[in-house]
Amino acid sequence: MSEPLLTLERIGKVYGAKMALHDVNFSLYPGEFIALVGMSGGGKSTILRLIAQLEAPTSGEITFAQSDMVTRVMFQNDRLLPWLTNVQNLSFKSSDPTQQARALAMLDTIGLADFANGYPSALSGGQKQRLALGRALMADPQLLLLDEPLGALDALTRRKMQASIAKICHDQQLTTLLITHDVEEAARMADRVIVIKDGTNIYEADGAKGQDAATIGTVAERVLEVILNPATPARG
Ligand SMILES: Nc1ncnc2c1ncn2[C@@H]1O[C@H](COP(=O)(O)OP(=O)(O)OP(=O)(O)O)[C@@H](O)[C@H]1O
Repeated sequence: MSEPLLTLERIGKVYGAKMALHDVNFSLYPGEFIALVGMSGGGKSTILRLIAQLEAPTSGEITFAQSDMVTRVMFQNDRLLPWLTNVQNLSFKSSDPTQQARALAMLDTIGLADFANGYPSALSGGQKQRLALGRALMADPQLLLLDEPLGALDALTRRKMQASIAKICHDQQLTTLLITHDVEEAARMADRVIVIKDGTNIYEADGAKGQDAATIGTVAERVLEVILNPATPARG
């Protein structure tokens, strides 16, 4: 296997009297799509903030394959700029023709080629999330962090977006870390699923990305069982 893009070793994070994380250990490999799942308050978002270097761990070490790694985060709230057109949200109004051409090509990749000159307010929830993904991808990130990006979408749109995001990440060979409460979403989208509970990674299993519904269901059931019963072996 290739060298990891990043490795978390014995990571701890304390906020005042609250120990949010203790002893988190895992690596993320180039081109891999991993999902962190677990109940609310388990520490998933804290791990994401540490990997994004928005905060530092209290203990332990995160090793990055390179110091100047380009990382982008996509949140549940799309954070689009409503006063810019959709294509300008990708090009940031750059007058550079190369950047403009890239923005148009990206709209095509995310299936919004017909919406270039409209505004985000006229897009559906799923379209807004695709535009937010396109904006993150414009930076050519080596690492994409997805923090519950589909949490606000209705069930059908969410399902479509799972397939569309997984495909875009796969086609671009992006290294991706997804945070979700939804075990089926994790099983469907990820190569590897890691369960975070009470501030530590208690279990990991191969995901069922691109596989049939029965396999996705089996992985999701197993992961759910582990989340509900922590006294389970550490590898599925
Ligand atoms: N800035 C902070 N100050 C104090 N406590 C915090 C802070 N950030 C997180 N915590 C605490 O750390 C624990 C882990 O929080 P975190 O948001 O990482 O969990 P999570 O698994 O992402 O939850 P959710 O799924 O609800 O987003 C929680 O008990 C939370 O209250």
